[in-house]
Amino acid sequence: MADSSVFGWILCSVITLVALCGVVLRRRKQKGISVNRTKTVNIVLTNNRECGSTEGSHADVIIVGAGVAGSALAYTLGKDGRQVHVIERDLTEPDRIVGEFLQPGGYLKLMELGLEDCVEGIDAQQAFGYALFKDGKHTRLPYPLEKFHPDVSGRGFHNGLFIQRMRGKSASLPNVHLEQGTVTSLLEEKGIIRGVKYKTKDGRELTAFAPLTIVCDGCSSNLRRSLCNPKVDIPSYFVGLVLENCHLPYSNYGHVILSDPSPIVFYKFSSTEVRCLVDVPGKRVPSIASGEMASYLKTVVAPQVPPEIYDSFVAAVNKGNIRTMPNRSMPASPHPTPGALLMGDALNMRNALTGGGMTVALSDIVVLRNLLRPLRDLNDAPTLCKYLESFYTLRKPVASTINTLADALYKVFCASPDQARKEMRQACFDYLSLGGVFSTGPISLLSGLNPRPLSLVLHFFAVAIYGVGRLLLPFPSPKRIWIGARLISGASGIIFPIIKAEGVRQMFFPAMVPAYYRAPPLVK
Ligand SMILES: Cc1cc2nc3c(=O)[nH]c(=O)nc-3n(C[C@H](O)[C@H](O)[C@H](O)COP(=O)(O)OP(=O)(O)OC[C@H]3O[C@@H](n4cnc5c(N)ncnc54)[C@H](O)[C@@H]3O)c2cc1C
Repeated sequence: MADSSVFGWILCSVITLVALCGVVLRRRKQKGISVNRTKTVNIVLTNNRECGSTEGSHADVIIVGAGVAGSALAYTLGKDGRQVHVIERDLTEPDRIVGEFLQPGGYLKLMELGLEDCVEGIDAQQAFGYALFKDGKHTRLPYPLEKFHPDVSGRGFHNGLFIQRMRGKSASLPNVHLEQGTVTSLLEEKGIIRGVKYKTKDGRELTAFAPLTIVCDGCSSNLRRSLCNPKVDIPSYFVGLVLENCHLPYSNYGHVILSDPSPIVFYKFSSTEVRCLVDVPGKRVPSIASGEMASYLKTVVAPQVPPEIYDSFVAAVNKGNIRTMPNRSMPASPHPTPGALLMGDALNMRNALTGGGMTVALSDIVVLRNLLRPLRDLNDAPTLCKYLESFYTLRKPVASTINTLADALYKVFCASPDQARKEMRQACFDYLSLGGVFSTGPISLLSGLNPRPLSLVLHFFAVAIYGVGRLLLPFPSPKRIWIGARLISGASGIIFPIIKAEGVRQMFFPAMVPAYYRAPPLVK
């Protein structure tokens, strides 16, 4: 009896002690203080205010850059319970001419991430497809949206407003710390990235540590050099104008003009403004300061825009708010590195003509989120790195379809003195004008609603064969046969190098890549 009462007392004491410890630990966690995770790092930061000011801060994930990819990723990982430390060079509202048109496939990804409200309250304009113009003719290519939620459509908006909404949403999570600072280098130890060195707004040099650093520092990334083999191609520049109170021939449609020497794009990006992006091929653009650019826009470009837009176009040129941005392409070629990962434009870029960059970035975030979800502990960097190699394969079918289409379509849409290229361009316009599967197929690819690599290749060669067929009918002459042969070889010459750079196996047969099997079956 005495023995059992002693045992009872001991049991009661242990339970009380465990309960007390639980209460204390929970309170400490609520205050933002947690147990040390490594010997070298003293404070695990969970609270926004404490996180920024501490040398050697430690989180689960560091995100470099809070643009489209970084801010969406911060919210996603934060919502999954990770301690996220985001370091962004400039937290004021970005003002730039990129990322202003989100394809419906990108909107679907926003919905998957719970970020769709970030296009609300920013005067975003819905878009239901494209209108294509060539030599005075035009055709309408609606998005096949019937099977989707009624909110799904393209969206035009001011990039800065969209990004601020995503930054705000991610920073509202208690475990996401968004800090202004410029990351100057990655901290590497024995081949493993342990964190970053960064400079705060007030000039202090700090370090931050995490088992995983995700670099999302955009198209001009300084940090990607050690993480990939960047081969950046700049085929042209986009010249941006804002047209005010302009009525597009098809309201709520993006407009693409197949002009000479290269395409012009228009889309509504607020209730009163239309964005115009004029592609200027080559390595340099006419000087804005000297007036050379205004003169180019008025004499070469203006006569090619639809008459309904002409006056607003010229007025926008006269107003003088002309901006330029290089149009970069870069296939993903990462060196899987323990402790680090690349995302967004830092990893991969494609021609901006089709407005696919944000859709690729958001799609990649969904892939990564699903991969990371089952993992609680990110500390074993080499194992994590091997596991995350599958990310670069799993993202491929969607990303490379959108990338390949963007780069190939740009080449097809550019004017050329070569007869075979001329035929291909015309065949493409006429093929898309056929309607039915001939327009819904390609537009499903472009919009990210159904981005399948095989479908892309089939439609691309269907356009080429359609072009050759028209050349050979009703009577094939030797000259026409010759042009047809060059058209096919030209089409192959456009698409195959792009596919090769994207990676044939990863794009078409991801299951043949060993890394594919490192992902849990549910993610594939
Ligand atoms: C002319 C043009 C038009 C485009 N139009 C479209 C379009 O209509 N639709 C579309 O989907 N895509 C478009 N794109 C592509 C799209 O803009 C990008 O794919 C997208 O912005 C990529 O997001 P990101 O987060 O990788 O880069 P960004 O959005 O550029 O974000 C990078 C962030 O990193 C920060 N940063 C950089 N260096 C550091 C550092 N050292 N330390 C801390 N922070 C740092 C930057 O301040 C920035 O906030 C266009 C591109 C161009 C060039």
